[in-house]
Amino acid sequence: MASAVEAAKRAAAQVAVKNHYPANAKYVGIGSGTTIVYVVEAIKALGVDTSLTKYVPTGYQSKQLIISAGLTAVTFDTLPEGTVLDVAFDGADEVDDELNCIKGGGACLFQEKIVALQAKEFICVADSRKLQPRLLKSWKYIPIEVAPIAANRVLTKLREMGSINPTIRMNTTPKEGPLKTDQDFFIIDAPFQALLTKADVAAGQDGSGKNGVWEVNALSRAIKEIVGVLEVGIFSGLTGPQTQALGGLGGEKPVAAYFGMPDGSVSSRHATA
Ligand SMILES: O=C(CO)[C@H](O)[C@H](O)COP(=O)(O)O
Repeated sequence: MASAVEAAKRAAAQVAVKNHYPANAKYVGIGSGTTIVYVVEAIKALGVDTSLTKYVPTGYQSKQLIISAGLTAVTFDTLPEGTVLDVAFDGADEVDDELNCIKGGGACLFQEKIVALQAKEFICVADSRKLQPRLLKSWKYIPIEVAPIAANRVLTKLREMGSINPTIRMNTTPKEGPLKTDQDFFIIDAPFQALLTKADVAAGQDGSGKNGVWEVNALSRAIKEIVGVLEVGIFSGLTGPQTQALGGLGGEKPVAAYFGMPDGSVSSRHATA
């Protein structure tokens, strides 16, 4: 029998897919991790014709998941320039009150971010453990993908910004050494104090990084500016529709997040327009 957490992930995936899987989808982004398995299961269970749909993976695991479900995987680098994904589904490590997310627990954050940014809508699917008022309330660190040659330099910069003991993520298998991403880069896991939301700053709290206390978007920008960083596992800023209203394409922040709860219900958070 599936554990309560697995049942919660499955319930969230079913509601997210029911509410957001588009009719006649041409391109659908498929994220990484354990929860996304239930999204693919829910897509198959819809019973719609998937033969004309191309599924865009966010890494090796995701590609294998798509293929083993009998769906067509098309990698991001083979998409014609300007291709717009109808929707992208993905999990998250933590989601705050404003729908900002931490991602990268599975080391796929770079591809997850470019897929989200290429989609009209990014939909997050998770279980109740990920639902928090602020980022880094429960989850302990921000995953950051870095060029191996610059890893020590990035560690120093992160300490200067107030990260408490950032570390290079190591393999958990018998293979020794740092974990390598699908880009052959390293992941640095950088703990910080719980992050402030835009509402916290509007209410007068200082999220400038002084004393190591940061507002979500400010910290994301500051980490991205460190030379050697490929991408940051903070997904914040604008949603797809907000970006489109400004003439752009997609956004890294989800428009909606679905959480399977311990009592079997599904709770959701939705972005304001
Ligand atoms: O960001 C991710 C991988 O890089 C995953 O979406 C995140 O870690 C959540 O994974 P899971 O669904 O297994 O809890």
